Amino acid sequence: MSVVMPQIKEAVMQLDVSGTENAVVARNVSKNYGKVEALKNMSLEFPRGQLTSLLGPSGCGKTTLLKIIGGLLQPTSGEIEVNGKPVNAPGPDRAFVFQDFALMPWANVIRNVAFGLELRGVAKSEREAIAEKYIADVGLKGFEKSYPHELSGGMRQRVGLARALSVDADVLLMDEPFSAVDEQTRRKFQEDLLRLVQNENKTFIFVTHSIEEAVYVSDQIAILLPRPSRVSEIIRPTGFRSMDADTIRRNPEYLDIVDRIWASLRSYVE
Ligand SMILES: Nc1ncnc2c1ncn2[C@@H]1O[C@H](COP(=O)(O)OP(=O)(O)OP(=O)(O)O)[C@@H](O)[C@H]1O
Repeated sequence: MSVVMPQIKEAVMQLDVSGTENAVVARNVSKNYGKVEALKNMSLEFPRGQLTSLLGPSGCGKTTLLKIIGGLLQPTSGEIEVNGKPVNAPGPDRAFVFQDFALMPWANVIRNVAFGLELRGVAKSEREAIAEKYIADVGLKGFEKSYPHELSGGMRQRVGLARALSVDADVLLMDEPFSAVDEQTRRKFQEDLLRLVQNENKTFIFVTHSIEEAVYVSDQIAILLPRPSRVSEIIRPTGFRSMDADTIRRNPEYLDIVDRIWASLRSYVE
């Protein structure tokens, strides 16, 4: 027994380690805009295949961190590693879903979704087949030939998501993706997002202002301190994704976590 037990323990530990491999690591990242210190020695790990939310007071540097991870901004010091390699420019391993959709108004849905692949020189028939799959996955089947102005805000948001998915990036960077849609659409979209997290094995990094949303959709929530921002706490909610909206709102554990995050953030907003 005394020989077997440690082996079992070791096997379990190895499994644990591979299960928490990081897709993205931010290491001692600082960012100054002139005299404004937005981030200071921020270190944070983003486990592969999981959704991490960045939550914090307005102006604490959430978007700045997202842009640095995306390679759109250079940190003043520190580094970002994606799949074990340092990055300092945009790359095909990361895709943005912007809060303002960033769609091309003159192009129909399928062209918008396939645009990233078009830029990479993927042949038309191939890129349109890929785009069609993701248009269907985000619930927009039948709207392939529509133009952005013919769609609601929520639908345009889905086009942006389908475009990010179609380039097959490992890491999806989402900056308040649901802020511009009504509550019902938001809820539906959150459910669709969770389905994608489950089915796609991609790493989602998600900026939100909504505590409730963060607790519902996240594997891990990083609570950020106000400027110059650092991580104050990591919370890992579990078990809420399978609940419907009404059950979750009355669940004592859910309410506890929401309260705990509120207590953390309240001191900065008061
Ligand atoms: N280009 C810039 N030049 C100067 N200051 C900037 C610039 N971009 C951001 N900042 C400042 O850096 C800080 C962090 O901004 P950032 O947009 O990253 O915060 P945020 O947490 O995403 O804010 P919000 O929640 O309001 O969207 C803010 O004080 C902001 O005013």
